[in-house]
Amino acid sequence: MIKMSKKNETVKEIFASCSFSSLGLHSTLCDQLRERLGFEAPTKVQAQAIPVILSGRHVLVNAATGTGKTVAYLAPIINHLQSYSPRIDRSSGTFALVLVPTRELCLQVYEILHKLLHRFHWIVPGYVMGGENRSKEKARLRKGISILVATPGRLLDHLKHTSSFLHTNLRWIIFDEADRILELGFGKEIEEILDILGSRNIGSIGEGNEVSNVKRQNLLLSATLNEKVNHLAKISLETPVLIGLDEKKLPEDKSHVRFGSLESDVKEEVEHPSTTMRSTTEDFKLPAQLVQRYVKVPCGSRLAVLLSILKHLFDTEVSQKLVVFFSTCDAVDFHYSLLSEFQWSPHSQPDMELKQLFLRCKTFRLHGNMKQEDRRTTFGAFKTEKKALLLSTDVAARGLDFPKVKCIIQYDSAGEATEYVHRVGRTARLGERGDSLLFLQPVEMDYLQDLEKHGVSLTEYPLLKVLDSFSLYGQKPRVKKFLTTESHPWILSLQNALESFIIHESKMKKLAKDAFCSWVRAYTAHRGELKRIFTLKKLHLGHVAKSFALKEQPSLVGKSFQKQSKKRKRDQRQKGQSGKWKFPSKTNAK
Ligand SMILES: Nc1ncnc2c1ncn2[C@@H]1O[C@H](COP(=O)(O)OP(=O)(O)OP(=O)(O)O)[C@@H](O)[C@H]1O
Repeated sequence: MIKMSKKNETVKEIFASCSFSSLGLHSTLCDQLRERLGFEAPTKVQAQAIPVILSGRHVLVNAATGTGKTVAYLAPIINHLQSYSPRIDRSSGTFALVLVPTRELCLQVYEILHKLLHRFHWIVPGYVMGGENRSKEKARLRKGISILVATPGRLLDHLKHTSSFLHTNLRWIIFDEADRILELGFGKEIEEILDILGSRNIGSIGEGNEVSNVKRQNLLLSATLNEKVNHLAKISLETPVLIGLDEKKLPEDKSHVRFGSLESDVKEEVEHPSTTMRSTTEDFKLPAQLVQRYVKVPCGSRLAVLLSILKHLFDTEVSQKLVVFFSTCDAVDFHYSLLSEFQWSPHSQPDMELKQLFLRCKTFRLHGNMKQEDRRTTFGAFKTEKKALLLSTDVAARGLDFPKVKCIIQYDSAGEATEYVHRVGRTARLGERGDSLLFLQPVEMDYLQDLEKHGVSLTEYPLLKVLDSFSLYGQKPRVKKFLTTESHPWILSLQNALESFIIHESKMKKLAKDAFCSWVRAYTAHRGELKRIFTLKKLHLGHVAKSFALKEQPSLVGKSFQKQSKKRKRDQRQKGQSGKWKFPSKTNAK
């Protein structure tokens, strides 16, 4: 009974008490929303944004993860386009452009668009993104795409080199996850795109140009907005309506002008990291029903604890769906192979050969170094699974809507509080229950205070209780005797089993070493205030190696790390990247 009323409360918090048609949407579109997507009523952010977007105003939307921002901007655009008389057709080119930071999000938005346009066959959806075949994209653009979803780099490529790409009728530009697009270092691309499309504000830095006479409407959306987005807002929005944030949160006009361009904004951050921290000390909007916890784990026991918690979660819930975030692609690959191959039976004596796969669930991996085809397959498959585990870098942190994910584990800290918010936002979507668990080492505990500054507070996960629940060789360890995680018999046995597994598998050993090296590099890449919390000097590299089940001395691993670091610096010099902040490519963190 209590559960029911809590659910009703959450529903009340998320949904508006009106209908889609009362917001001014055409009845056929309302039917599509109901029949194709199963949406009966609008969410609150949809109820606020749809009428404003229909009115033609520029809009800046700040709303929590999983509250329905995608349809909040797609529905009014489709509504306008379907009403044009005479009807638009492919030869009219592109009317709306949706810019997103990642390929998976590009596909996701395209899929929703595709469903919504089912009864409006004359409005053509399409996408262009990195990793896809350029010539095929060119051919699709030549035929004409009415609403185009794109990642910035590939879009700019087509704007420059695909002469048949018609965009003189462009009316809308939408920046979905606007802050992330800029954080990924796409600032310069965005400026060029705005310039080519003539969508830079007249009166802002640079000239508005006369490419088109069509009235423009630009929209910016994210669950977290920062100073860089304010700058983008300044150069791309005209007297915007703010949804979900106060006027006072936007800096004065003068402070926008402080940065010459979005690109220089990125550089500014490298040189004076504290500016970013200062600008993001407002509270973030997190789903109210999300239960956030942290677990304090000594470095050398991290791997064994991760595996134990995963086992506990999959053993206790029949339909468990989980995402674990790592800092680098190599770390994802190592843990993926480990979980796919590691066999251990804690019930049989060590000398008996009765082994079984430690974790029995479907495991997927996702990161930016994977082939596009594999990324696409993983993305699609994890969506439909009921019981599965996804190991990912931050490529899955933004915007992705995997149904029924119950728990998010941040095994490696996200660093920036914004990324923490987006990672946990993959669960507890649209009023659903959800849990999140953040791994912290004892020396990293100050990170909790950093999150507190943004109104994010976490409670402690009962780790020892969970470890005590496992039985080892047919017996439960006696609880009170073992007070620390690292001396817990379960952890000791598991760690031993992991280390002997790695030492006997040369492929695994190589993966573990690579993962160790890139993990250390990523750890040193924390910026600003976070550098104080995540300091490599505070860590014992031997313990870090243990967290990759490596018995080797750190000096052995250190050599190859130094070799890799030198190579990286050389590559950067050759590419002339030294002053430019591009975190993902430097650290294998895509
Ligand atoms: N009116 C609605 N009724 C029912 N479900 C909805 C409605 N609007 C959106 N949803 C569903 O809610 C989920 C979250 O929507 P969406 O991905 O647009 O959220 P978001 O605010 O963009 O999240 P994020 O900030 O993480 O990108 C999706 O599964 C979507 O299908």
